[in-house]
Amino acid sequence: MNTQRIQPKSKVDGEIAVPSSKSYAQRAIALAGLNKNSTRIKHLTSSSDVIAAKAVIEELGAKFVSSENEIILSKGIDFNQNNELSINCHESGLSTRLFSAFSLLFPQNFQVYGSGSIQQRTMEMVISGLEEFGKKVSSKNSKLPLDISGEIQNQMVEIDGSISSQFLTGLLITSPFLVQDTHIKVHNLKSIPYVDMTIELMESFGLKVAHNNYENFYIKGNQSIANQIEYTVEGDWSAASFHIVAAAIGGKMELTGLMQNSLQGDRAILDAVKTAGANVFWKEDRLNIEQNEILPFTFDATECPDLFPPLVVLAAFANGKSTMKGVRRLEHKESNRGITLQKELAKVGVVIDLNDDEMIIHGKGRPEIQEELVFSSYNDHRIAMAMSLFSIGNKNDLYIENPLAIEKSYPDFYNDFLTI
Ligand SMILES: O=C(O)C1=C[C@@H](OP(=O)(O)O)[C@@H](O)[C@H](O)C1
Ligand SMILES: C=C(OP(=O)(O)O)C(=O)O
Repeated sequence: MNTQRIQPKSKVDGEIAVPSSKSYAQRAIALAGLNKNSTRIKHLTSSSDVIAAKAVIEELGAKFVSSENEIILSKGIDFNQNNELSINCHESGLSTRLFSAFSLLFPQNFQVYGSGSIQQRTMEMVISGLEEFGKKVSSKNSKLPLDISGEIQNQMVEIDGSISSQFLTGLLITSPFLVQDTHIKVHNLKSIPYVDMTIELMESFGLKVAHNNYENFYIKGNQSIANQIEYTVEGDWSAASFHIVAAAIGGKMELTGLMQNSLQGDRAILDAVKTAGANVFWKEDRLNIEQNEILPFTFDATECPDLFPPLVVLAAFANGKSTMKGVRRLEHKESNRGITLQKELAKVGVVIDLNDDEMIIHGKGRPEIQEELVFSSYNDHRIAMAMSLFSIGNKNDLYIENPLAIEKSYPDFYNDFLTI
């Protein structure tokens, strides 16, 4: 069995430079692909989702040189090719849903496929959204691969945003490059901070979007990116959340590379750990977290669903019942994270009740790790990273099965975690 051993840590104490945001990086790579001028993106983390986005724009004809943490595009996507197009988005939900919207920019057949867990995740919002534009989409059970064809016939569309915001991100990024203006009506949008991130980045590339209350989005067509762009990707609050929780349950930590006023919704991790008792303070741009009494807490993660895995571990270390809202947002991630967390926490004797959109975690103070305990990652990076935190304050080694899942967002996670 392919496993990673995590040795027990009596406490954590250290400094970590957090990796850069894969969400911003993928958006920037997509926008760079649409820039006729050159674009330089700095401070990239070579996670597999970022590598996937780079490969997609290359498949679409962009030319670039790239090193581990930087990409310089001399030429964007080639719109003058007539051949059928096929893009491999690997395991990235964001790249899959975002680049599916690029099919609107091409009249020819456009295939979208991927690998791993993304093949099991629904593309319903992409299929019905593209059909609203008049495209034809063929698929099996609303899953990848998608075969997209036909011309755009409609510029006023209605889409569903309740399962994911990612296709809306794709439409927002694509629409300025269509010939006509686009009006997108979105029903029940969730993960709104991710849409703010999209709009922020579009604006920094010189593109305009208007919306009223995240319900109607208006995008003028025939826009272009007028300049050479140089963009530095900020630190990833989602990746940082694991270290923030590590400090809250077992010591102290200083994190660098995070923007204090970031639009990333996962910055809300600070509110959650403060409610759970941790001390949080900034020394200039360095975030400090210190353990205190660990209190049960209530937190609504509807708009920041990726915080569930680390926060469930924090709740497990608190003595008493914590309540988290937003469980419905977890069904369509790399694993069905509500169920996954329930199964894995049962291994340390922590009971999780799942009641519709609400999760109750019956914290145990300090859950004990039995000898030779193996956590399944379900090939889900956030589950692998979250389960590693059970090593803190414990006596026995623990093991993570399919540990390399972490490469999806944070390839250096185990190395970094070892140093604290
Ligand atoms: O736009 C993005 O970068 C993301 C949006 C969120 O997905 P949903 O919009 O599907 O909730 C989040 O869970 C994912 O990790 C990254
Ligand atoms: C859900 C995630 O990403 P994506 O949807 O882009 O695959 C994630 O990173 O937790």
